[in-house]
Amino acid sequence: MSSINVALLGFGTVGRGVYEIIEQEQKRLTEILGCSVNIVAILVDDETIERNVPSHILVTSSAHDVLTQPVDVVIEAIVGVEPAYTYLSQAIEKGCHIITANKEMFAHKGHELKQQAKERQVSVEYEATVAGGVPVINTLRQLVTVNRVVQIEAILNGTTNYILSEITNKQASFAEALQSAQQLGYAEADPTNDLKGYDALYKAIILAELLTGTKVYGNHVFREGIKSVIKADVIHQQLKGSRVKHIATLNFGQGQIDIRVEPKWITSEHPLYHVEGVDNAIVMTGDYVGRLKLEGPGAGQYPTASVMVEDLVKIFSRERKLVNN
Ligand SMILES: NC(=O)C1=CN([C@@H]2O[C@H](COP(=O)(O)OP(=O)(O)OC[C@H]3O[C@@H](n4cnc5c(N)ncnc54)[C@H](OP(=O)(O)O)[C@@H]3O)[C@@H](O)[C@H]2O)C=CC1
Ligand SMILES: N[C@@H](CC=O)C(=O)O
Repeated sequence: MSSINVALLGFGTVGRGVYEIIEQEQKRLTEILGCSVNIVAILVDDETIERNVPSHILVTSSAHDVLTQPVDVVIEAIVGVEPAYTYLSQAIEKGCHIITANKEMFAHKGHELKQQAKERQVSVEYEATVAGGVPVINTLRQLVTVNRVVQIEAILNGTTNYILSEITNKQASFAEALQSAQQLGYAEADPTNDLKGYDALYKAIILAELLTGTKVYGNHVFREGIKSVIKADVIHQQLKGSRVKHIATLNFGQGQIDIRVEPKWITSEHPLYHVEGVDNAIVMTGDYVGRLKLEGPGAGQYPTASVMVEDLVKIFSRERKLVNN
């Protein structure tokens, strides 16, 4: 392979981040992979917007034009289940590897994409779908080679943790904190999914599917967002040593999973008490290893984009049988 050809679906916060990292790290990527990584096409919704990319890169709103380019891997960072699922399914059919950040799509259709990719013998990587820049997917994949994961407790949404932290620490209003999360690129284009707990639920489903290997349906879980949290309570409880956090809890029993996503009042002994701002954290309990905790930026342009580029390196290192270290 003389180069790795990439099609980028989406050029918003995350897509542009992927583009910039690939451009800035071209020399290192070439050293690691033994060939250059070329972005050949970018799919956008509105092709009248100037994107400031070189003219040899096709920028179009036609998915057909993107997917008929000679592409080795499709990196997807658009919004919602469709048309993203259809595009990725078409890409797999053409023999492309896929990498996605789109948790809503992956929670609904990840199981199908993984099966299709297995049949077509291509890779599906989705580290960015859960907890932004925190490498939870790859950690869990490694962990379950020996351990059985019995419980996960996690903060899985950067926007809501940021809002609750701003209210707790700066006594900001809900509206101010949300606006700031949107300006920082943490919130979804429509923040309803963040605020009502759907975003955290999608991520919990992706983790559950990874750990069980089976399809998990969103109607078999409990979900509550942070809309019911009242600023006066947050400030009052903080004085008494208690903080509210939006927590996903996954319990894995004999052949069944219990998933809850809800605001919880916790005290300083709790491992998620000190997780602040846009950070996410995942506390995993394995039967042999005991309790592990991962923490880091759960949203934002470069943390999210960087794990997508890591996914790319992983796929092509594997393909070229390079040793990971
Ligand atoms: N922001 C973050 O911190 C994180 C986001 N994610 C996920 O990554 C994905 C992208 O998020 P983000 O970059 O923030 O979103 P943005 O809204 O910033 O960007 C979305 C991009 O997708 C394009 N797009 C949307 N719909 C279509 C469509 N139907 N056809 C073609 N292009 C389309 C838009 O085009 P145009 O530019 O023309 O409008 C835009 O370039 C989402 O699924 C999100 O959940 C995951 C982890 C973290
Ligand atoms: N809107 C999401 C973005 C990352 O997944 C969040 O706030 O966590």
